[in-house]
Amino acid sequence: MGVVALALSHRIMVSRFFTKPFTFHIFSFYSSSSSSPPPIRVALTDYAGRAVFATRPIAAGDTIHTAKPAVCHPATNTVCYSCLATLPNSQPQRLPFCSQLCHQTSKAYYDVEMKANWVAFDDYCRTRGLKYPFLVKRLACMVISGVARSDSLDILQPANLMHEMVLEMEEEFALLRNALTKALIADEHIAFLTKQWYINVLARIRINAFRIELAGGLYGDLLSQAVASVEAEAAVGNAVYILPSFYNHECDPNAHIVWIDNADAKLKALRDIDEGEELRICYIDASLDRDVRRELLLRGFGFQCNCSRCLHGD
Ligand SMILES: C[S@@+](CC[C@H](N)C(=O)[O-])C[C@H]1O[C@@H](n2cnc3c(N)ncnc32)[C@H](O)[C@@H]1O
Repeated sequence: MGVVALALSHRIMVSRFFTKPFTFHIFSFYSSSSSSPPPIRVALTDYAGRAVFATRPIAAGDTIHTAKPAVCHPATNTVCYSCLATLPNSQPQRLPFCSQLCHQTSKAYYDVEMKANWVAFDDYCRTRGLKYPFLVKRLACMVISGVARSDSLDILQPANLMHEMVLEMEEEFALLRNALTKALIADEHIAFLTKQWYINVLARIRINAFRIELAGGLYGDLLSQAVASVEAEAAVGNAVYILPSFYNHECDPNAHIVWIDNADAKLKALRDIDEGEELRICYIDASLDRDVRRELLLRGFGFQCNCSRCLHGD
């Protein structure tokens, strides 16, 4: 009961994006060991769509909130299928899980995935260097197994897809649907899996997915955070989150997202933040030159960066 009351008292209204006023519960999009809500609100701006704002002062180094992925997928077989934690070297790799809990949590969609032959789909994506279709495949298996809704990413902003991009997705979609149909998954369970669903999901994943690098180990203060991010291993996978997807980009950000041991994300303050200030993360490598940054943001995320660093020519 306490949790329900708390959730209701932290509703976020986002109205101008939708024909009807739209409400979502911030409580359902973050994970926390404490029951207190994170010190943020999501509001619509007239300069960059929806954005995240601090509801109280936040000190440098503080964790603003944590977030569990809505969907994630490993990029290597050295990490857990479910949470992307590094698998112990000594562990016999019969099942790709780091713990019983991860096995139990993801058993339903793991079983769906294991029923199908993915060779054609996986080969097609790997030879073309495509990583996001693997997130769609995982989401499709989650929906079939009943642990996710087919519209679970609809709240996220989609990329504007060019006609050629949509055409390129047709083959991936056909391979995905084929693998699941041949696995004799009942028609009613894959009725959601239309070409339009595939394109809509991928359009959202394109601008909202995070590439996950685990910092690991001790992670106390800002200095060790900086060292950890420099020493981080290569990406262990990709994931999409709901609340972190509302953070806009800034080339000189006041917040950042880190992963310590697994795909659970931590949003942390990089400097002292005032109440009411917008919280922004950096989507790209902030050390790049202005023109390169702007080109990457335009091509990768479809926007002309309006951040203060870009506007000042830095
Ligand atoms: C991951 S979403 C961030 C949340 C988004 N504003 C929303 O309403 O869902 C990325 C999109 O936000 C907008 N955006 C983020 N940072 C921006 C910036 N610095 N300048 C202009 N637009 C930005 C762009 O439309 C971009 O494609």
